[in-house]
Amino acid sequence: MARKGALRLIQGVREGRSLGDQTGALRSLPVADQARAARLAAETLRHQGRADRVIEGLVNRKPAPQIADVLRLAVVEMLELGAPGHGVVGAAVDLTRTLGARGQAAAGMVNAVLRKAAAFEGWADLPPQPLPDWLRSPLVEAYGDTVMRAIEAAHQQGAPLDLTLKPGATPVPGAEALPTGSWRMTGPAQVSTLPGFEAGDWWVQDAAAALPVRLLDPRPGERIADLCAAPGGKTLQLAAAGAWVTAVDISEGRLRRVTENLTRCGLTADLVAADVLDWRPDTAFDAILLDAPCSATGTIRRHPDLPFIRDGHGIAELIELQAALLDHALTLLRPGGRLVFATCSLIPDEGEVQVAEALERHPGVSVERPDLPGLDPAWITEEGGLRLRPDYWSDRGGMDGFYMARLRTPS
Ligand SMILES: C[S@@+](CC[C@H](N)C(=O)[O-])C[C@H]1O[C@@H](n2cnc3c(N)ncnc32)[C@H](O)[C@@H]1O
Repeated sequence: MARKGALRLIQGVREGRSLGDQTGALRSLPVADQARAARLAAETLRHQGRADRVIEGLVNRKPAPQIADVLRLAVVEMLELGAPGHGVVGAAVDLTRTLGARGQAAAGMVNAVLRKAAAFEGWADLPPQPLPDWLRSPLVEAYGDTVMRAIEAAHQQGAPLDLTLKPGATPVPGAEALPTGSWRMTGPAQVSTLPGFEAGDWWVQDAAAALPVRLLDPRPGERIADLCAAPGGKTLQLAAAGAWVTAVDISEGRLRRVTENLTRCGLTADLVAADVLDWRPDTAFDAILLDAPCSATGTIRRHPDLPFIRDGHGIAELIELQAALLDHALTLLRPGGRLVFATCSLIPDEGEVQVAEALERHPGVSVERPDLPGLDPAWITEEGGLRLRPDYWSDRGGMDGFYMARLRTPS
């Protein structure tokens, strides 16, 4: 059942829907099978390039798209997830037979190919899934070939579970302290059953995603606006630091998640559903966090479906929106106020370039270089921002790709 569910999810991705948007597609399955299907689908997409290499060497001609996905699922289950070959091959043949006349005709081929694939040697040595050209080209231009391959290798590793603790909260057993202040689970973990979840002692947040608020350095009693706030990981950090937080997001649905997160953690913030570009509050803020909408290309370790459902369209519009949001946000600050601009993108046009151009548009605004525990000086960029990449901390399990910079307005 889980395999059929995984195939349905992959089918949805082929049609342009993200895995996250398809949670309803599995509602008829038992909860354990839903989780298994989601994991199988994600792992199949993550390792698709390697699975195709194995399959290509074993077929005479290219299988039909749906049959190819059944083969990929089974290859990844056997060679990556270590499932025993006999069970996987039988289940894949049964699944193929459910796929109409084409499936009936392909069942023999699926059986023969997967029996050979089960004995494949050298899986670990196959190159990781390459990013699609629309993303690979700008990243090779920005970072070079060697870094590009390291980023692809990091995407293949997936992402560990990172937690941000409320100040004074007891660390979760099985979590190790990271140099920048986050905590990382060292083994498999189910979030809702970990100690401290019900009490709201911590929340899930990648170590890189926790840094924009640390860079903003919120103080108790400051008035801080969290612009583009949902689902609210950074709102929680700001509120936990004792700031008076106003969290703004255009999506009422996503703001409900901010409310749920605040409630679980016993924290408060004013929530505003509005387009930031039209939002003009009465009083100026001491500090602003602008976590702008972006290509999210820094999060592929967690969202291996992203390269399959995007084609690069819309990035130019996002870059324009980021610049407009940044210009507007600067008008909401008191003189001498500070603003952190952040995006979870690997594309410099959504990071370094965005800040360099903002400095040209706003004479008098300056960048304050990051000075936080645990940072490698090599991560600090020419204009004084912080560039984080998935291949950093490779011996610890990596981090999301992010860019952030702290700007200061003239007093
Ligand atoms: C990168 S996510 C923010 C993540 C969030 N800061 C966190 O840490 O959980 C970007 C958010 O921007 C919101 N957004 C996009 N355009 C917006 C606009 N013009 N005004 C306000 N919010 C916007 C989206 O709804 C989305 O929730």
